[in-house]
Amino acid sequence: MSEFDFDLSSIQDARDLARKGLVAEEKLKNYTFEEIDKIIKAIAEAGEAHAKELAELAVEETGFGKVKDKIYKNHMASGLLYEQIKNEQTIGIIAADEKAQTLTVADPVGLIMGIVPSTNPTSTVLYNAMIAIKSRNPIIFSPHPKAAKCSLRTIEIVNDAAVNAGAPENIVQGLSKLSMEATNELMHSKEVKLIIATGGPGMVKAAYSAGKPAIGVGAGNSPAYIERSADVKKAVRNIMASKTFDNGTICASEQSIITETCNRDEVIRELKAQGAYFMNKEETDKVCKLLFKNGTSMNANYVGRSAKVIADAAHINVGPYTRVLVGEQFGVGPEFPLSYEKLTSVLGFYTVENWEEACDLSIELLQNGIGHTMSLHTEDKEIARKFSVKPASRILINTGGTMGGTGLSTGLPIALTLGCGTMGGSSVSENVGPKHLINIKKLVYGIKDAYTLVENDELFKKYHPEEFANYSTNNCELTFDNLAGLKNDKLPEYNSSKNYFEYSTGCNVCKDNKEDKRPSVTEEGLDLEALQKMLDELVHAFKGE
Ligand SMILES: CC(=O)SCCNC(=O)CCNC(=O)[C@H](O)C(C)(C)COP(=O)(O)OP(=O)(O)OC[C@H]1O[C@@H](n2cnc3c(N)ncnc32)[C@H](O)[C@@H]1OP(=O)(O)O
Repeated sequence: MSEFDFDLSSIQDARDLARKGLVAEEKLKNYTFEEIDKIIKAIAEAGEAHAKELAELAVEETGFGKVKDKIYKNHMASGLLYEQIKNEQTIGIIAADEKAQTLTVADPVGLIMGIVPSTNPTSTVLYNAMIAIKSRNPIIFSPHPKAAKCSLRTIEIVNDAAVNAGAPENIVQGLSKLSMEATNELMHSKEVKLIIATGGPGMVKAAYSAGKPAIGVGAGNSPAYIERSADVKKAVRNIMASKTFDNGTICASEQSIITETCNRDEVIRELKAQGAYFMNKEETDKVCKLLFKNGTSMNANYVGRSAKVIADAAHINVGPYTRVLVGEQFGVGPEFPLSYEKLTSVLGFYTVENWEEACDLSIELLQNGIGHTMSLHTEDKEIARKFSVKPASRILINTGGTMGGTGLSTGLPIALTLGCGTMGGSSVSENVGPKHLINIKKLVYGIKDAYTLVENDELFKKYHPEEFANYSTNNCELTFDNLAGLKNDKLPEYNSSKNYFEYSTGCNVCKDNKEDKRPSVTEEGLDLEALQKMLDELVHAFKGE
């Protein structure tokens, strides 16, 4: 079979999935809260039941991360996520504002396409399927080619669980014939209404270029600043737990540590005590050659690997308990490759004089992962606030990046798609959840009389009266009430039998001229010129001239 034939069949596959997804969309949009709850509960239970199997598959297929932590990610994206979202209102009328007289109505966005990263290939499927269905949307996944088997197995498990719990057929599907053409076909298909792109920069960019709403996660490059007031032992413990979780594959995990001259030695001591190996310049260079292709882009062969695997590959002799490799850096940019995102068990290490320098350095580092996440370890609340202006959507205090950013150890919603805001080219800066997958509609009652709205607008009355008058000639009788109301002694009398106002100027104007919305000519034969004159008189009267 030629390459061209292959592309054609994968494109046909994408079209079939889109068509079936649309059928599911039509059915799912009528599901009730209870029906949806039953489905996502069943998915959560299936996710928990298969968490180990899927974790093992993912590690075997990709070589990234650790089975135990991937089991936890699957648990997080099923059981924990279910507990978090089960009571969330995502269907029909979800809020009412008595005072504003508005009802908020949630509608599904429709068929979603999800791009799955190779770093979280099973947990992202569980998580995106759960949040999509919670908002009554079917979803089609485009798995990463290097993790297709485990992603497709997860899709099968999730779809079976959902359908058994009453969901329409094909509520969760995946491209099985993988090609960039098929992914593109799906992205651009009219059936797909929204794309969630979690993955490498190329795919995220492609999603944004598909000409439809897309929620993309850009690259991260999270610095962790250990400020002088920090509890160093606790800070290092949090960083190490986060950095070693699934061998650093979560994009909110720390990529470098910033210390101050005054606590540098203590931080180094503590890092070493907790399993960090400090590489010398030569060792750092060797590791960087492995970690990066073309100087600064991640080499997938060393993503999500243990410190020992990387050290062995670089011929560095490290002890059996080494958890993380650390390389000191003196700047940001291609000459200092560890200043870029690594997603593995390696950290850059910086020393600054004070928090102002730490601020500047954080901003520089964040340029390579703008809008994503940074963390700060400090007991000084004022310093923490100063960092609130940094270009990161999550500024985490006294916690690990992985656990904090994904909402496991913080008050953030649990998520595996972390918005990066417009800074990072993303339409969302929050942790993505069901609320980002609904269209919000409003049922709105009138609470002000539209008829008298303009005349009762105090600010509008302050306008220059002449402008007011000119405006009036081209508008309806409402304006006459308004003008007349400006000077009480000029108030016109309403002649109800003839349905017109009798003005003291001698002009009479119809109240209800619905046809052209302009003051109409009355029985007295008032024309527009006369009308303007009358208005001028009223203005003069108002000004006391
Ligand atoms: C909360 C969180 O943790 S979310 C985590 C999300 N972040 C990430 O995944 C980190 C970003 N990921 C990356 O940078 C990369 O995916 C790495 C470094 C992990 C792995 O890199 P690689 O596998 O070498 O490259 P990459 O992921 O870009 O894709 C490899 C190829 O598959 C293609 N591909 C990726 N996804 C798809 C897809 N869904 N359909 C078709 N093709 C795809 C890419 O276009 C690329 O093709 P190319 O080689 O012709 O350019």
